Amino acid sequence: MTDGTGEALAAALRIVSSARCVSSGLLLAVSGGPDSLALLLAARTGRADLPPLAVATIDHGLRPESAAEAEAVGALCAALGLSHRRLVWRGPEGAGGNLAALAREARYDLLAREARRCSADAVVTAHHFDDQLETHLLARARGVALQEAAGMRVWRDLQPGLVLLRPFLSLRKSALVDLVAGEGVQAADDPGNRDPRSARARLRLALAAGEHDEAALADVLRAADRHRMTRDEALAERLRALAVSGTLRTGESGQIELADASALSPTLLSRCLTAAGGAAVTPPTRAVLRLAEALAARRRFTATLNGCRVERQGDRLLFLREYGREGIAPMSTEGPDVTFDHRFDIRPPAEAGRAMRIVAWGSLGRGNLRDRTLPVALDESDRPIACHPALAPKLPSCAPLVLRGRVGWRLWADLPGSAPFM
Ligand SMILES: Nc1ncnc2c1ncn2[C@@H]1O[C@H](COP(=O)(O)OP(=O)(O)OP(=O)(O)O)[C@@H](O)[C@H]1O
Repeated sequence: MTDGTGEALAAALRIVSSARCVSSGLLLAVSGGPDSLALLLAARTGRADLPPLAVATIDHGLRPESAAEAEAVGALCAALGLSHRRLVWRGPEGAGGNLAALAREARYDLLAREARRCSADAVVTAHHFDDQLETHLLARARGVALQEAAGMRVWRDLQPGLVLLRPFLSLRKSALVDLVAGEGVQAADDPGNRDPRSARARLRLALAAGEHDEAALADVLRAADRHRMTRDEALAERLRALAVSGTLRTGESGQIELADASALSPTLLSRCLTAAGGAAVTPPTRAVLRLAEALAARRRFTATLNGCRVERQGDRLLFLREYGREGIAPMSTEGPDVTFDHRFDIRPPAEAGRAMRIVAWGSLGRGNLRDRTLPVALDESDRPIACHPALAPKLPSCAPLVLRGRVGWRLWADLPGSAPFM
């Protein structure tokens, strides 16, 4: 590859491999547009040095051409000798909500589910430097301080045991478009990318018209990234000092237990909430400040924020994934599996019938520190009928749930030099 795409992919992989995150396989997210086709072509060229590859296209069914575009990706993959799956989204339940945001969330859920199915430990997207500029400018427009607007990271945790890898963040879109055209491959065109009703598309048009000094923005982004790295390391250091018995996480569930609740700054509180809950973004500052005040004032206190449950028990502070979520119906026309809590794919037991509900063990008011977020299937009378195998000693009359997915979230402070969210 002469334009750096192959090298960018290999360099990003070196970073995550050194953090011991990726080894078993890569799932390439390919929409059929020029950026992700460039990703596909770069991976094809470098495949001898890469973990096993698989490709997925999410067909949101929101444009009449979407099925044909996904089929075209499939045909290209077949010609390249790569396995490909088109995953059809069923669409949102009922009306209402922001359709683009729902589609995006479903896309990542479906990609994560496909990664679990084919034992990949990274989903790879083709986000590039032009996307990064847009993300930075959008953050600034929302009032985020200059040095805080460092944009997307090359990788972050997507699910327990699964990272999202963005190897092309330093490459220009034009290089990706040229690569695909140079190979004679026809890319799909989504007119939505130019729809001036979207703030991102408006920014894209302004950037294309030369309304921003891109070289100056690139300098700002580099400085913001350096600032973020330094701050991450300092925060990780302080967090380690607060850990109960020297270890940050308790049990497999990635829960964080800290020894001195009164010593936690709002920034650290925000990081712990995000790391334990597994959210992609940190919670709003105002909500974190309110929570910090409440935690400082009361020695026994429980609250939830940003998908995380935080409990103060005397001097100790415990963060664990919020467990009030129920299993959701299959999101795709592929297979009957129910996805629970965005991370477990559960095959409903044959005898369960339609009335089965899947809930977290902790939401039944039971469970100890380690297992409160694990799934239990209930019958129509809310009696447990099947459970995560780790709960079998507590629920001996239950069948084991047939499931795929992992329990624990990684904690950025365990991985020197990285902060796998945002
Ligand atoms: N429907 C989809 N199926 C699979 N992957 C997708 C899909 N939509 C987006 N992606 C992945 O997410 C990345 C970023 O998505 P975004 O919507 O910003 O770009 P895009 O305009 O779809 O890019 P592309 O030129 O690859 O189509 C894409 O480069 C691709 O890797």
